[in-house]
Formats: sequence, C-alpha cells, structure tokens
Amino acid sequence: MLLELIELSKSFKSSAEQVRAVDGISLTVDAGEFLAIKGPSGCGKSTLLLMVGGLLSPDSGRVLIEGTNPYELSNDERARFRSTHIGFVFQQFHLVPYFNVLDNVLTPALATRFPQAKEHATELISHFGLEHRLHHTPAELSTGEKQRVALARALFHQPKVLLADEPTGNLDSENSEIVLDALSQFAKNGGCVLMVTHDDQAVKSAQKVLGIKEGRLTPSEEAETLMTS
Ligand SMILES: Nc1ncnc2c1ncn2[C@@H]1O[C@H](COP(=O)(O)OP(=O)(O)OP(=O)(O)O)[C@@H](O)[C@H]1O
Repeated sequence: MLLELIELSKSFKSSAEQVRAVDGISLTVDAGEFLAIKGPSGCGKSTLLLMVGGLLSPDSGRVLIEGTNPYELSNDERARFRSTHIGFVFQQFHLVPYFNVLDNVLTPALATRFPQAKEHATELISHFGLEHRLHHTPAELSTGEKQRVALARALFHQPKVLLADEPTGNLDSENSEIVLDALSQFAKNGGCVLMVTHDDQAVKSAQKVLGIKEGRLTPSEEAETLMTS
C-alpha cells in the first residue's frame, strides 16, 4: 500500500463559525493506481491534499505514505520526506519566479545530496519537451510549459506518490492532455496518483473516481451523479 488515509479530519475556525473542511476520510491508493476525487468548490479537496502531502497537520486521523506517518517526523525530517517521497502538482504551478527552468527543477535537490542532479534535471526537462527553455524564467513560459516544469520538478526524486490539485485548472485541452498522460504514465510505471479536481474531463484519465461533498467521500455511483450535475 503506497498511500493510506485513516479517518482524516480537519476543521477551521472563522470568526462566525467552525468549518469541518475534511470529515473522517479514509482511503487507500496502491501502486499502479490513479484515483481522482471530484467535487465542487469549497468541499475540502485542497485541505485533504495538503494533509496527505504532509503540509497541513490533521486534527485527527492518520496519513501513511509507504508506511510512514509524516506527522510523526520532526519538521526537518518531514521536509526531507516530502521532498523525496511525494511529488506535488498544483493548479498555480508554484514555480520560483526568479529561478530559471533548470533551477526550478533542481529545487528538490537543495535539501538532499543527489548525484549528477543537473544531468538528471536536464533529462526530465527534455522528457517534457522543454530542452530549449532551460534558461528561461517562468514569466517567459506559456502556462502549459509552466505546468510541465512543475511536473519535471515533482518527478525529480522519483517519488512513488504523486499528488495533483486541479492540475489542469489553468490549461487548454492540449496541455491538459499532456499533463494527464504524464499522471497516467506515472501510475502505469508503478506509482500512485491522487488527484483532486472539479474538472469532468480530467477525471476521465483516472482509473477510479470518488466524489467529495462537505468534507466526506461519496460512493462512486454518487460521483457519477455529481459529475453530470
Ligand atoms: N485556512 C483556512 N481557514 C479557514 N477556513 C478554511 C481554510 N482553508 C479552507 N477553509 C475552508 O474549508 C473548506 C474547504 O476548503 P478547501 O480549500 O479545502 O476546498 P476546495 O474543495 O479545495 O475548494 P476549491 O475547489 O475552491 O479550491 C471551505 O469552506 C474553506 O472556506
């Protein structure tokens, strides 16, 4: 089991009320699986993914990534664990604006000693067809190119777990297809992908689709209804 979530919950307190953003979610994703969770805005998708990625501590429940609970590690260990075991792809790319493409893809190497990091990063960049953009900054790239840089960075440490939050949200259909193909290929190569989205097209690439509503998973029949509503 590459990824296991057990009764994960998180609430936020605003001045007026307490919002239960994620409410007791349990699921597993195995090697070779691409799972999509689909739901409307505000239903808890990003909160869930941040907790899975070791970036937001849950109020209760457990996250196990290859058997390790990142929240049982020290801050430094958790940062290193995230960098080496989990790849992230976000809607907004989160590239470092003043780094060029090569240096952006190399950022995961900052926390670790990776032999021949530059050669490895260059290979990944070429894999995504961006060898002619090595020394460009993000501002000089198209949105599709930015997401391909983010993918290359996510794959730098050859993680087994790839987390994607609305990865096609800013992309046209051609670039969406490139990104979704890369996620599918990652699962085919033995990794696991957990993607959250509200995009009907994007979920078609996944092997399994669940719904999420008010912080709770809904069974797949309901997910079908959610998708067409
Ligand atoms: N830091 C926070 N402080 C207070 N409330 C928050 C915080 N983060 C999320 N929430 C609330 O938790 C709920 C779930 O938010 P979340 O961002 O996880 O939803 P989402 O499904 O990812 O939405 P979207 O698709 O619009 O990004 C929402 O009601 C949101 O307002």
